[in-house]
Amino acid sequence: MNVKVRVIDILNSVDEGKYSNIVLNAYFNSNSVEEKEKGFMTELFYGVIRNKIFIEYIIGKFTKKVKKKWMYNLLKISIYQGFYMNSDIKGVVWEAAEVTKNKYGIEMSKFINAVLRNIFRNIDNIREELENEERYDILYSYPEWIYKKLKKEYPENFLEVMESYKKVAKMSFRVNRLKYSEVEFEEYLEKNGINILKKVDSVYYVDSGKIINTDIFRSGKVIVQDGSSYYAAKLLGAKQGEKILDCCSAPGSKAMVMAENMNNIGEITAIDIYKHKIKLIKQNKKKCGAEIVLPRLHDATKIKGEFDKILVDAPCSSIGVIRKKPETLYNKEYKNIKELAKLQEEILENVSKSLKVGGELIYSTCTIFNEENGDNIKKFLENNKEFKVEKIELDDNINYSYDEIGGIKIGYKEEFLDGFYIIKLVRGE
Ligand SMILES: C[S@@+](CC[C@H](N)C(=O)[O-])C[C@H]1O[C@@H](n2cnc3c(N)ncnc32)[C@H](O)[C@@H]1O
Repeated sequence: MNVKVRVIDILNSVDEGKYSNIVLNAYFNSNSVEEKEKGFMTELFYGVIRNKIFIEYIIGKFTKKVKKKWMYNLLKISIYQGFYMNSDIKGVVWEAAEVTKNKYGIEMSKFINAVLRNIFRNIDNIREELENEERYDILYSYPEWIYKKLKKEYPENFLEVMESYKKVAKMSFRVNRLKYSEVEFEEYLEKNGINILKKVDSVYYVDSGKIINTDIFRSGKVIVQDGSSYYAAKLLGAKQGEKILDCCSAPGSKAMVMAENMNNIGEITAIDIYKHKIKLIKQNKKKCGAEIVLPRLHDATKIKGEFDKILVDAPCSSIGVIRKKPETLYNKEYKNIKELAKLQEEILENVSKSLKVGGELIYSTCTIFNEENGDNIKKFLENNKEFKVEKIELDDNINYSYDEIGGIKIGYKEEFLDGFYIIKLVRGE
């Protein structure tokens, strides 16, 4: 089957609300696609999603008539190929017309041909016009409200922030030390000609995703995990024999790191509010061999108990991970941020009461908005004077900074790790 036609099918699933990474992996797992075609499909697929607002704006300038989703997505893919990948324009238009002819006949094929030729004749001028009007929201494909928010929070460098999070995500794997070692993994990489692009602790950024189809992946020796997510869990400093609460746990990536840190001795209560997500923690636990993880259905705004340490990896707007899940940018409104900030505050207020005196708590999110990060913590510290911030540090090869209260911000300058916020609080008397 033609590669473009394959991409159209999977783009439709993302339009219907499915996650891009899940859709793409499922497609590759259930269809036979050659390795080099996989690379091309991945680029087209993510490229179209990443540049959705600009591409749709361009199409809207030249036709209002595309009712068929299939044709609309074909136009998008063709624009991405011709404009962003610098493919031969004539070839792109010809191929689009051919696949349309096969599916809908000659009239539709002529229509696609005419629209695309018109677009490619004018696209550079439209881009220039948008630049003159400073419509960076359209140029970089960000919803207008997010663009305005970034401009306010990063007045000096909002364009760099926007550009950085539209870059292609780097693939990373964590060595699960409960089953495997870094030495063994490095030997494996060398043997298979896979290069390490960056390494932070036991997380490796590599130049091939092939690992996903191997036994070391299937058997839980290595796990897909980002360095930021790894550090949020590691910095809690969970130790052998301790009683830990992971209060927003699913799918359990951080609970698995803590089980490793504790050598599988102790207890990690891993709660989530959604039943179907508890299943994901259970699957992860089995795969990783993390026996001390106890998946439980609970609401973090209500749970009671007594714990040595608590991880609050709060539900958030996830703006820091849009390199990996670019579609998450488009389905949010400002009111969602306000609702999330309120939920984060409620969760933190409630679970902090279950922390032992002298106990430590990590609050983390994968977003870069102050409202969900430092602003929340400031409010919490004002209301809970017994809590203090404790300084934490990351490896030297990670680009990060501190906010004014001592929280770690892994921001847009870090090109490998996801955007993240991590702060440690200690409970005094
Ligand atoms: C950022 S994700 C957690 C990711 C997870 N810690 C990991 O590393 O794999 C936030 C999680 O919080 C859960 N959540 C949202 N509201 C909650 C609540 N009131 N109580 C418990 N969990 C909640 C969501 O279902 C989601 O799985």
